[in-house]
Amino acid sequence: MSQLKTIGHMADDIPSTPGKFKPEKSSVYFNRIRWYSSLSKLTLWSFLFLSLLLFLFFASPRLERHGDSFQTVSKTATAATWGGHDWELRVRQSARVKHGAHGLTVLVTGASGFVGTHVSMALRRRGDGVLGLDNFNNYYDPSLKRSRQKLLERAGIFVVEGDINDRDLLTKLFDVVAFTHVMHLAAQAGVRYAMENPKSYVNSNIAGLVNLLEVCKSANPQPSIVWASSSSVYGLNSKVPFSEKDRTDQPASLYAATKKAGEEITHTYNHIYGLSITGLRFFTVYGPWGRPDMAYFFFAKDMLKGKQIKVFEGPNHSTVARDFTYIDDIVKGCLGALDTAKKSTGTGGKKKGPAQFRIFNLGNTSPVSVTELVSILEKLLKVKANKKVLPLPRNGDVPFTHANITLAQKELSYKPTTALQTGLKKFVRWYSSYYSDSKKKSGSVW
Ligand SMILES: O=C(O)[C@H]1O[C@H](OP(=O)(O)OP(=O)(O)OC[C@H]2O[C@@H](n3ccc(=O)[nH]c3=O)[C@H](O)[C@@H]2O)[C@H](O)[C@@H](O)[C@@H]1O
Repeated sequence: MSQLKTIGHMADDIPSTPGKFKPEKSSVYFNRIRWYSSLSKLTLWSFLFLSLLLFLFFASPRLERHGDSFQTVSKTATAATWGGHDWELRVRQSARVKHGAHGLTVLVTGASGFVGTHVSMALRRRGDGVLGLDNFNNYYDPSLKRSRQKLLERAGIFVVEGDINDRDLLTKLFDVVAFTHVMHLAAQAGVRYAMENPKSYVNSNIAGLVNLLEVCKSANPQPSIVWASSSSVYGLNSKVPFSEKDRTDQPASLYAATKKAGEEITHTYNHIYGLSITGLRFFTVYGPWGRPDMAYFFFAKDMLKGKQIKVFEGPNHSTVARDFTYIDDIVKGCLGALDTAKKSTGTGGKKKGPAQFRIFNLGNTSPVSVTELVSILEKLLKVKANKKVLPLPRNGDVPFTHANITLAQKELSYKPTTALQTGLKKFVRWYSSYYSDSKKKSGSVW
């Protein structure tokens, strides 16, 4: 306070025309000493204040600009670096159509994810141009995502490291490449984790989706979009098998609610901007290179370690069942959706006519109980499971799923052919190979 007063005095004493002011020598001398001492104190305080500001800036979670929104960047997410001549060259090369009749140029979001990797590889195998995008977050072991990325790179697919919420990045990608299609698979997956980290679902499955649609609607030409919805949207629906016409207004988890919201949001963008959009409701997809957060995966891991596994059962000891769908069947469904997607009708963010809007179930049409899943794994892994049977927790799980796939069969020529036993055999073979020497053998099971 005293300093502030001194400064205030000083300011009052300084005449507006300094040249005319002639104070006595001694008073000028003492005033100057006082002034210098106050000035050094002021400098010291300013320095301390600035240091505090700098400390707070570097110690606080970083905020990065993402288009016109700010988003906290997770400590574990790698800072995305993109742009520059070499980067653009890699983007162009990866997205260039190589050969084949299809000639699609596809941006695959979530490319280093389970389904993303398989779809990207399948597209590349038939000669389509593929560019991947992935933020490599740590929802599950990022080293598995990095191994998948290596596979993709070996196949000539560049995976851009970045987030679907980064509007500048998405805009840049569409400036560099005229994508004909977007295969949108980036999402916060997992039914039960939604209770632990609800924001992550809103950030990826709603905010990220809207950001992507915003960029797609303004792109010229607009791409056709195929994206991953989920069987979980059927929620408490008890009419089996689940048909696309059944009600989906009773989600049992926040995850399901964000996927349902995605279906409504995509409808809006189709309606207003003429974007061609196809939503695919995946039914519990499993297989090699799968997600470690899914039951078949961590059951195998825990069974091999002799650890106890929790097997859920429904009311009155009823079985809990899933329409487990093998990854190769899902990939065929995804490619079928891309190949039959009509062009978007808008330009420059304006609709020119009605555009295609579709939703399909992609399931296996033969549900299997979790108990049976465990028995198959026991045979394949040659170990006895240490099971603990527990009532289905109230954390978003539904007791059963069962897909009616008539529509996908008709429109996408979708025809699943892999029984759970066969698919799990392939999963177990991959699992043993990958984890016996994950570094050396990561590419050997393709
Ligand atoms: O079909 C879908 O749309 C969803 O499929 C899976 O969700 P979920 O079917 O619940 O798959 P898991 O988490 O692998 O669970 C499979 C079954 O095992 C049961 N389970 C799970 C965990 C556990 O410890 N014990 C157990 O018995 C579950 O109740 C469920 O019936 C995926 O995790 C979701 O991302 C996806 O959207």
